[in-house]
Amino acid sequence: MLAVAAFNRASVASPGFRIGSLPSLAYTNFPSSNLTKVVPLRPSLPFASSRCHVKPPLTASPAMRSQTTLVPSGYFSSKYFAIWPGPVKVSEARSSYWAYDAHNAATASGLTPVGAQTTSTSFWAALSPLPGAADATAFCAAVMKSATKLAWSVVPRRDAATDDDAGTNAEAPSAAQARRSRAAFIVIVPLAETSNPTSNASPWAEIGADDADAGFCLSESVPVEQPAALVTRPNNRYQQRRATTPGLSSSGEATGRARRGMHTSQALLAAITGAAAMAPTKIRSATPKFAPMPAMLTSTVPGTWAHDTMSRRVVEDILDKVVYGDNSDAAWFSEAKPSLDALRAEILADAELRPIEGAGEDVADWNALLAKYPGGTWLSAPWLVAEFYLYRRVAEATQWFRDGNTRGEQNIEDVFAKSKQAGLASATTTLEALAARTVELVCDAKASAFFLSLALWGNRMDLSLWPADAGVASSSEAFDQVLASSSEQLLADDTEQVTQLLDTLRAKGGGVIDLVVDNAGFELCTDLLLADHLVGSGAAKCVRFRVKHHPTFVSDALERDVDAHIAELAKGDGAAASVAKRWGERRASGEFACVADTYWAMPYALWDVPETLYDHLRDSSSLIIVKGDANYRRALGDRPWPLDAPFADVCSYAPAPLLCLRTLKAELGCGMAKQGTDRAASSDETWLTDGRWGVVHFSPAADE
Ligand SMILES: O=P(O)(O)OC[C@@]1(O)O[C@H](CO)[C@@H](O)[C@@H]1O
Repeated sequence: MLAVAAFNRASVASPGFRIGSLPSLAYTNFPSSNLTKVVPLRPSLPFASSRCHVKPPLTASPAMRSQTTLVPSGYFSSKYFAIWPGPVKVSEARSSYWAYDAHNAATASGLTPVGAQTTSTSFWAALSPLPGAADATAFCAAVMKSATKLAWSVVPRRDAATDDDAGTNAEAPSAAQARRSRAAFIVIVPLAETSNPTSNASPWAEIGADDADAGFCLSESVPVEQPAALVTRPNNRYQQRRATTPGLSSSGEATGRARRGMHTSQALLAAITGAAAMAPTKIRSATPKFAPMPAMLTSTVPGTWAHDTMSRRVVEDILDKVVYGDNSDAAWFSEAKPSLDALRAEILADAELRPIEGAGEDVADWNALLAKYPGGTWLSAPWLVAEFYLYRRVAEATQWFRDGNTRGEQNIEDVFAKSKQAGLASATTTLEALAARTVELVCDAKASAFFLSLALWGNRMDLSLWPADAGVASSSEAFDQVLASSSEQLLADDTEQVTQLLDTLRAKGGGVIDLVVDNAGFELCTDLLLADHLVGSGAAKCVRFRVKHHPTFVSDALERDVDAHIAELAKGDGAAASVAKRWGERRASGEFACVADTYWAMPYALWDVPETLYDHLRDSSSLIIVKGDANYRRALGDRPWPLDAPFADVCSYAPAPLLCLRTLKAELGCGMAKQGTDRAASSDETWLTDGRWGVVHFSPAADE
């Protein structure tokens, strides 16, 4: 029997259901986003096997197929369906016995349970850890209501072993059958188009007959220590690969805290909360004004920068030279090496991009993204996807997200740490000279163009192009030359629009500026100088550094890098130290904040933004400054627009005024006059990728 005593009972209002008291699980505060699968690991089923029963929303008949239930993937492509309820008194369920329909309580009708309608839009069901039918039903309804904001009815799942396969209207299960199919957990599975339809030759997502997860439910006799498993599973069994999750070994055995006998309620709460956190985020998409929209770049064309990057550079310059080269003598490396070797082999074989496995709050989002490119390989998948994916796989292989690490707050090693430290060390001379020269300008509103230029050209010192030992940023003369030549190397310059906006913000007492940072090292210091100026000159009350949540693109900055750079530079007594000490004060006061949304380390176009992040930026940001080439590629959706397509027409979608500071390091762009691009091309055959040319691009907010 479930350890019901472990549930602290709390009352829950749930329309239309006789209310007992319910466990005080956190199900009432589920995010509106979909949940992911929560399944028991070792279901001690009272019957040989079970099947999931899903009623396709457009099927009038409750007819179900018990062997393998096929549903039109089009109905569910981005939806979740959950499977069957907990124990429910048959007499209470007046709707179709096989329908797990989302119901809109606003339009109740006589034929369905109170608070339920059959206008299903998505299929979810909560499986109750409570043995009492009425309580279980109310629990299920409350969980699903909190997750979907819809009132739900749940109905018993037939024991498939006795289910006829005639596809006819199955009669309602007997009370005994309903009683037998006790359930205890939620199973919600994303579905999508399958590239490999079943023998029925229909492009439906198959819910596998032998799918070890779908359709299972727990018997009542669930041992207390049996934790739920959080398993994110690819959309259908053809890509199926069990992913492991915190507290569970790769074979799915409970490990660590889970094994040490967490109460079921805690396990369930942890599992459900984790599931909610792991559910794919709801993305708000816009479409650039400029048309037509080109297809995304891939890495399939030999001789292109993308092809060279994904077929050679990522192995030679990133994995071999930095990931292996900098870390092979680390104590932890031997454990990670097999996974890194497998990753390296996949790249060289141009294998399909497999789903992300293991821990991480971004796993569901990643696998939802990858599912959009079924069969995509390292070269054939969109370049932006494959390149960001590389670094997410390195994070997986090195278990970046172990021990509860989410963004570097735990003492988990950064495989690029040595590279970043060397980058900063090689830049100290330049930084000392810069700090000495800028100390008088920090509070000068007329100096904004200088600090923007500094941040722009700081991007040239990109460790993936110029390793720290290249000495490029180490001599201040080199950077002087960069700044001096900046006007000729600028192929688009919207600085005037930006300084006007900054003056407007000053007149209003300062706004909140988001700085989507790029590389640690020299570039991050120029970003800190820019942020120092924005606050010091009154344009911003706060600068929010949008940092990465895991090591990526070799030198992209994490929150820990921001703080480590400030601490390192604040040592000593030179000009750089005094500037860095002020940065430290700004961090402490909140004038400098760091935020690590998973979004920035994922290959979304900038017009595909999580609803919550979009609303947050729209409602609170005065200016979004986007640094670097990879983020610029994101702003363009990594598509080769016409080089002279107006930037404000391509980037017409932003939630707030958008400023991109980019040195060109990839073969795409826009908003550049032909005269300038012709000049660049005639004088520099690698002008699109060598970082020597730049743009300052500005577009107003979408609703302006
Ligand atoms: O975003 P950053 O750091 O400015 O540059 C990132 C990036 O330019 O590095 C690679 C070149 O090495 C490109 O594939 C990618 O766009």
